[in-house]
Amino acid sequence: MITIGLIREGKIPADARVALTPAQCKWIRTHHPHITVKVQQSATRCFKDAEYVAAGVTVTEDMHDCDILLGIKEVPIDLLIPNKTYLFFSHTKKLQPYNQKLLQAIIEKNITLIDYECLEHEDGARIIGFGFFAGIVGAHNGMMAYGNRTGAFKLVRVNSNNSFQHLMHTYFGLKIPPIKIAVTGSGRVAHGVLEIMNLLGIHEVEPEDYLAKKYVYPVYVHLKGSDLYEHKVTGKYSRSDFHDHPEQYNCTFKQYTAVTDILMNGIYWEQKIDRLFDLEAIQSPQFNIQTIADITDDMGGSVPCNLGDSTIAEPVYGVDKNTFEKTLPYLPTSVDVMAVGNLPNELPKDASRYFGEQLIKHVFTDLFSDKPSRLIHHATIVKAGKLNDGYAYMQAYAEGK
Ligand SMILES: NC(=O)c1ccc[n+]([C@@H]2O[C@H](COP(=O)([O-])OP(=O)(O)OC[C@H]3O[C@@H](n4cnc5c(N)ncnc54)[C@H](O)[C@@H]3O)[C@@H](O)[C@H]2O)c1
Repeated sequence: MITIGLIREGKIPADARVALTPAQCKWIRTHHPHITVKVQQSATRCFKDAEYVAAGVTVTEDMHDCDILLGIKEVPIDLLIPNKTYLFFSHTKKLQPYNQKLLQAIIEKNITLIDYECLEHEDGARIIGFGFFAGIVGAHNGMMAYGNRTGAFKLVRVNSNNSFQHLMHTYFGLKIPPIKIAVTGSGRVAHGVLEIMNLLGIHEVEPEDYLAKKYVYPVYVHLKGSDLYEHKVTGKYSRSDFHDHPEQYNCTFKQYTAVTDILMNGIYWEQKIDRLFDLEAIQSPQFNIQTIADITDDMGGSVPCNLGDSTIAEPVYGVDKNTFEKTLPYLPTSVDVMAVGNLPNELPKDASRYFGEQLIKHVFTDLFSDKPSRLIHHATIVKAGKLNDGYAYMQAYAEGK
């Protein structure tokens, strides 16, 4: 018998998401009778304790007898139970300074850490994540911000709806003016954005037409890697070469800034990748973008005027076109930026359901198998208090250096 514990989220601000919904726990009991699920009491989780009880799940405070503990965000150090196996997003693999002490504590407490972010298919594609609902919420918030700025239409807040289903109903009868929207990226975030574009009845057009033509209805262009980057010498794009040598590529997005009203950004970005535009570009009278939904939320990253996180409560800020400083949103002299790091938390039930489904479908068999698993081994950053193979590059970080 294996016992899974769904821990209470301890990070502040409190996250409402959970790795398995009550219905999924019930499904596990029927289909995997050797697995028991326990849930730690929580006042902030999107599913009430009583819903787990109704699904036949034990709700308790004490998680010490669980074999595997599932969380979402980083677990506060004082709540880590020694000698356990944890799965959560640790945000340590890029040596993030703000989580260095967390990794040290995990090692000290002889814990095994399997990081959801490191669960990858053999080709390196990530298996589970919340990107799709980040794209949904981010695209909605981007449209809402543009509507607020221009007064052309009014969208409600996502979190005033109990579910994605309800949110969709609020789009009925909405009339969007003939604007142009650029959507970047090809992962889960971009797919969520495209879902909103289609639900709003916005037409997709090809890059050449988007750049050259005028439309009497709203349109969007979907820009993937091959549309956005070209090799500095050959002018060509190869996905694998770009992933290996991003510094050898130029970004070609600059030409889109003159015709775009809203940018919905969902690309993967790291320091070596050319930015979508330079910060100074926002000063130019040719820079037409008024609203940027930077769903990737890399501060100073592919969108250089991302000046840091905003919050779910106040998701939009302005960036002054001359001083590049943060301002109130919707000023004539600013570009609006929507940059929130926990977007899926506006639709926590849908996001949790989607996450739990992927977990059960793609990870459970390997996680509970007696045989060694490539998938789990690769995602294990710390094994019983020691850095695992493949994570030796974290040694100095783990030693506090
Ligand atoms: N704001 C939020 O709440 C939130 C939530 C989820 C994700 N995100 C962020 O959004 C971004 C996109 O997330 P996603 O869920 O779409 O990711 P994903 O893993 O689904 O897709 C990533 C895409 O980037 C490409 N890619 C992967 N490695 C690359 C590399 N080394 N070089 C170039 N391209 C590479 C892949 O081909 C893939 O198309 C990430 O930066 C992620 O952290 C933000």
